[in-house]
Amino acid sequence: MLAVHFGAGNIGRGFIGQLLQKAGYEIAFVDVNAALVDELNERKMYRVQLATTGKPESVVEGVRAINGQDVAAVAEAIATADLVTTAVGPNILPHIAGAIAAGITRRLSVHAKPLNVIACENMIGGSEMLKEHVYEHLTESVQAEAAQWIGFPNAAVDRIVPLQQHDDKLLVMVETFFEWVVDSSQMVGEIPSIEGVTYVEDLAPYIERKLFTVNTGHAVIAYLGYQLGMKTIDEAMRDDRIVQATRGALQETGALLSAKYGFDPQVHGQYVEKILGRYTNPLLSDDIVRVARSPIRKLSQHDRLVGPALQCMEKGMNPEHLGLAIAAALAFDYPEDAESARIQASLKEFGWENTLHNCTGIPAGHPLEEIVREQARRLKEWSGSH
Ligand SMILES: NC(=O)c1ccc[n+]([C@@H]2O[C@H](COP(=O)([O-])OP(=O)(O)OC[C@H]3O[C@@H](n4cnc5c(N)ncnc54)[C@H](O)[C@@H]3O)[C@@H](O)[C@H]2O)c1
Ligand SMILES: O=P(O)(O)OC[C@@H](O)[C@@H](O)[C@H](O)[C@H](O)CO
Repeated sequence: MLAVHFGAGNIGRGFIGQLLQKAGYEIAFVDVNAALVDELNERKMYRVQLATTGKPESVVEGVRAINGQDVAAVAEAIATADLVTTAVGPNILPHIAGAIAAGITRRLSVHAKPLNVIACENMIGGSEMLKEHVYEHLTESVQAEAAQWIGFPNAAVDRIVPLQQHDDKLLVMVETFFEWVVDSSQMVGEIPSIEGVTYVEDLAPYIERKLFTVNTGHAVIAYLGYQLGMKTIDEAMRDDRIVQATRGALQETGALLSAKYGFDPQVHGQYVEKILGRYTNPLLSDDIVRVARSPIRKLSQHDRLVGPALQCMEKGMNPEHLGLAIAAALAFDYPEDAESARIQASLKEFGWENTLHNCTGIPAGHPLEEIVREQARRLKEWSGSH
């Protein structure tokens, strides 16, 4: 069995590749990092280390890599693949769509066999969005065939994999926890048996629970921690104010999720406690700037901060902790991050209100704007105390 996986980065090697290899797939990674591609092709294996006592390791063998620029080679691999997965980042999905479309076209010209394409990105509706981009590159007749043979099931993936700094360029250190949930109602053909993958008929509660808990909490810690001059997530979790703010935000999203999906508050509370524990793992040493990366994406209307905040308000709740994190995300001034630089330039040129509206989609005069403004004042006191 062959799996073609786009993105041989942290989650690609440290999670998706590892699970697929255990399930018996040969893995062809597709990446645009030429040095990474060469190293994978030379060694055909890599190590995964667990960030826990003794740092146990496993070896992922039977891997190769294709340079993403070589569209013909990528298309050839997709033509014979049994599964396609991605972990490249939501903003990159449009850039891989052309090669996936070329692969689907080639495949359908040779044989009609079902294929599922699973985007493993931190976003709602990732595979559906990828499908839209792929279809832009398909002719009408191939689109009609693809509708029958190619599935784009949405997915939620959870495993904290920090930036890697090892002498061994392929080694990847990961936390022990992992969760991969796939929407089986959007799949074609036989459902693959992959240990560690949970198939569900409706992904919405799972992806929202993950994005609005793990990623919301992470974002709160990262943006507040950055304001306080901290470097890593576990360091920030040693500050009581940050822990309180994170708990507060997760109470807000927890109330929302329970109201929307009927989660048992006690069970959800245990889920939250487990996640708070994961953030404190000192062996992960997860950089704040990684977790805070791409603040425009994270501030967008359906993402982890503004998404739940707007929904909380529709239900009559007051999302002040989410408001504090939104204010801190706008204040995230890290020039090496292109989106942070764009926000800071916009703040200077267009002012705070216009920047808030443009980045978040919060309409002018919406009551959430007032909450964020109030929290921005509070944030200044926080930063002043640092
Ligand atoms: N790291 C985590 O903890 C984690 C956990 C769950 C989900 N995710 C999600 O997984 C995705 C990837 O995150 P990551 O942390 O692994 O990032 P990463 O930067 O480590 O990996 C992304 C990889 O994609 C490659 N890439 C970029 N453009 C490409 C292209 N056009 N074609 C092929 N490859 C390309 C990069 O070279 C890189 O190797 C994101 O959507 C992220 O939200 C990450
Ligand atoms: O990957 P992002 O940029 O959407 O979010 C940063 C982190 O919150 C994220 O990578 C988490 O580590 C991961 O989602 C845990 O499962």
